Amino acid sequence: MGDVPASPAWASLPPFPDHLTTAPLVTLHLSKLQEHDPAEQAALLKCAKELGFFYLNLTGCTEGKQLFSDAQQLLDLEKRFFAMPDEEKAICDRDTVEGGSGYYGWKKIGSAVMDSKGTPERHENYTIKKDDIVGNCTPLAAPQLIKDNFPLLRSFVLNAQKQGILMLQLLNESLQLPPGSLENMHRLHALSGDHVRFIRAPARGEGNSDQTAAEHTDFGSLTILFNWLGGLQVQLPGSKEWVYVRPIPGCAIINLGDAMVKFSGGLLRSNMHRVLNPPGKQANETRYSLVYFSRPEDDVVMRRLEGGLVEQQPKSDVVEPEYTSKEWILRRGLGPKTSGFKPENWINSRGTEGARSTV
Ligand SMILES: O=C(O)CCC(=O)C(=O)O
Ligand SMILES: [Fe+2]
Repeated sequence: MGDVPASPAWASLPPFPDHLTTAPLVTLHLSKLQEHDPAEQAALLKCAKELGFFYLNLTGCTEGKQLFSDAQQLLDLEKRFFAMPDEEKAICDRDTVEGGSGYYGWKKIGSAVMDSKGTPERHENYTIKKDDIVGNCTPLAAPQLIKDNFPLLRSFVLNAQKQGILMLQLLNESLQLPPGSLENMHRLHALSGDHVRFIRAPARGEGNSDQTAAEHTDFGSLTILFNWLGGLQVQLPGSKEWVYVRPIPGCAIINLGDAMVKFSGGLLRSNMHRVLNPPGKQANETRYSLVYFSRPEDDVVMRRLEGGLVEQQPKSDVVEPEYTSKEWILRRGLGPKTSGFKPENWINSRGTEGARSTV
């Protein structure tokens, strides 16, 4: 695919199998979005309305190449982080970090559930708060390895956050909302639930298609995802069938979260997805993902905005409870905890997907 940055990570992995049904994600180019190319901007709105998932090709501009190259370096960092003994990772256990708020830090395998039956998730992850990385808050407990790599994390966060703002600005214009509406709810130096997440799912072996992460929609605004092996699946609109999203070198996978559904009165889509053990020969490999989650600032209320195309969206007579962004994240993030698991907590932690009629 042309100018793909060199990456040893791809070269050493078995290929994604050719015979599988894959989701028809459109590829947008960051270089064209940066130029405010009208056709690319229109395509962005279309993707955001129809599937809520698209590829973002990063190869045609300096910031894109930097983001991609930082992601490859962070892959090495996350491998080193997860390879540490559990006792060392416990320094940043999510039950103790930030006074035990339970959201940031290391989540060990099995400490959250995937469904209302209480099936444990089959991955571990490490959630690193944007506000910690950019110095907006008191530093959180972290292993020295992570602290030593704050410059790399910072470079990634500043770039990912900036490209997120660009996409929000373009969507804001396309939706004809008052200028700045979306961008001003996602400022870098305001406290928010933005974070970098490392995810590791141990190999389960060929022929095993166990689910490793719950079916879900993302809670926030925009997700910038890097993965190297298959396993991510989406449910296409109007269908219950799950189809794979093929990882493409040089591209990030972008998806919209529940906040965008709320802000747009349902015009934009936050699509259901889940993760399985990778397909074909990839099943013998440990699967890593790297994610930047952009979310509304903590005190933003998750409700529809006024103006532009949002006005044309049907209004429901049902009065829905309103949450601030922070309350929404805690409700959704902590419902699936394994300790003290109750099916109703898991059900209550679900997002906008429950309200959607097309799936
Ligand atoms: O690992 C992946 O490919 C997807 C992860 C994901 O959906 C998430 O962390 O919200
Ligand atoms: Fe997700």
